[in-house]
Amino acid sequence: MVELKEVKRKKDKSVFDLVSEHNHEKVVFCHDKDTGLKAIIGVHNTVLGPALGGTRMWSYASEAEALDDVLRLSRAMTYKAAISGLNLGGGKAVIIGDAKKDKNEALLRRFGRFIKNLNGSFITAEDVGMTTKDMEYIRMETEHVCGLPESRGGGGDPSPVSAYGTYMGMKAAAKKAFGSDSLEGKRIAVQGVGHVGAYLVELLTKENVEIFVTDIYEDRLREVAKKFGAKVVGMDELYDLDVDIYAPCGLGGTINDITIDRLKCKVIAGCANNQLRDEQVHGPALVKKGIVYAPDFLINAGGLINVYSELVGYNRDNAYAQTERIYGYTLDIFALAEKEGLHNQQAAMRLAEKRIESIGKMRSTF
Ligand SMILES: NC(=O)c1ccc[n+]([C@@H]2O[C@H](COP(=O)([O-])OP(=O)(O)OC[C@H]3O[C@@H](n4cnc5c(N)ncnc54)[C@H](O)[C@@H]3O)[C@@H](O)[C@H]2O)c1
Repeated sequence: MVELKEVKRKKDKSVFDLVSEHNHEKVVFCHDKDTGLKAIIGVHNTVLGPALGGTRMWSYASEAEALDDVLRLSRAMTYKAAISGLNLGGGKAVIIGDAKKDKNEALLRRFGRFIKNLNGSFITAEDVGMTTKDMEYIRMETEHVCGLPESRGGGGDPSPVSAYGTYMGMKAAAKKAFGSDSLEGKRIAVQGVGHVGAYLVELLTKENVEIFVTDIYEDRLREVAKKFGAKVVGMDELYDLDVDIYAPCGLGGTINDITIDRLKCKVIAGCANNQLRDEQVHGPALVKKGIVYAPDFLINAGGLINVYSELVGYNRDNAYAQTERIYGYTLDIFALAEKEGLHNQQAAMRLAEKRIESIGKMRSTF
């Protein structure tokens, strides 16, 4: 893989440099020899409430890459919870390993015990490589877990709700870019057809669009493409496609120094976390290219809204109704960005930071 400038820069930093860069509160390294568990829990900010964030299992190329991922993801969760009006802070966990080979009950339960030791300052749920069944194993060791199956009193898989919010954000971005939120006739590239990506493809088929899909996993890719009549494209080929909308639904960092010049779309709206490799560089670069970017942490918040609902009394209809509002919030962010001369991600971050600051101040006084 080509090494990005950003990653190179981070290699020269110590662990504490990295942790202090975005003011993370706590980073926990979890290790267990018997089960082979190697995990990192990142608690970024707990001003608004306990840090809630999914656990991702991934075959990282290095431990440095895993640390970078958990730090970026946990910070994004702080923004996501804040902008969604939830009483939650931001956290995330990564387990280093291949979810298809290395995952088992003992490993997940051992991981659950590490979460238990955090006494509720971190609550987890599913992310890439994890399922509702895995949450059940973690639940055997700690109550600080959401996204349990409906049969266990949970809200089930949050992915359909995440996909719905992403779809709402995409429609808002289409309104801004094309003057209408109808996606009829649009050519849309969906990168990653896992849990959320596949539900998004399903929602898109209702609007008579032309869909292009790609994924690392061939079997999954063929299955989704066949089911929804989408065209399969190569992983790298996707960046050069002549499409109206690009929906990143795999991992983060796909909008970077290398890909940005290749993109021909007018809208980027997807569910992946941390799509901009460096928000300060790639946010303005998208504005310069005339691409409407729907802030990732705003439009992919449906899943968080759904799991949060588990904590306060689960109601799927309410979770969907709250997620639908992402459409209006996204348009508000576009308007704010235009008014203040900011790029869209920056405008969304400002709004989230304002809420954290004002609620933090409010809580500091009696
Ligand atoms: N599950 C949720 O409710 C939720 C909520 C908010 C955000 N997200 C984010 O959305 C993204 C997808 O989540 P998911 O739950 O669907 O995960 P998933 O593991 O079910 O699916 C991700 C898919 O993307 C593919 N992929 C990864 N990188 C790729 C690339 N470069 N090109 C093509 N395919 C690639 C993987 O092979 C996998 O099939 C992640 O970034 C996740 O953090 C998920």
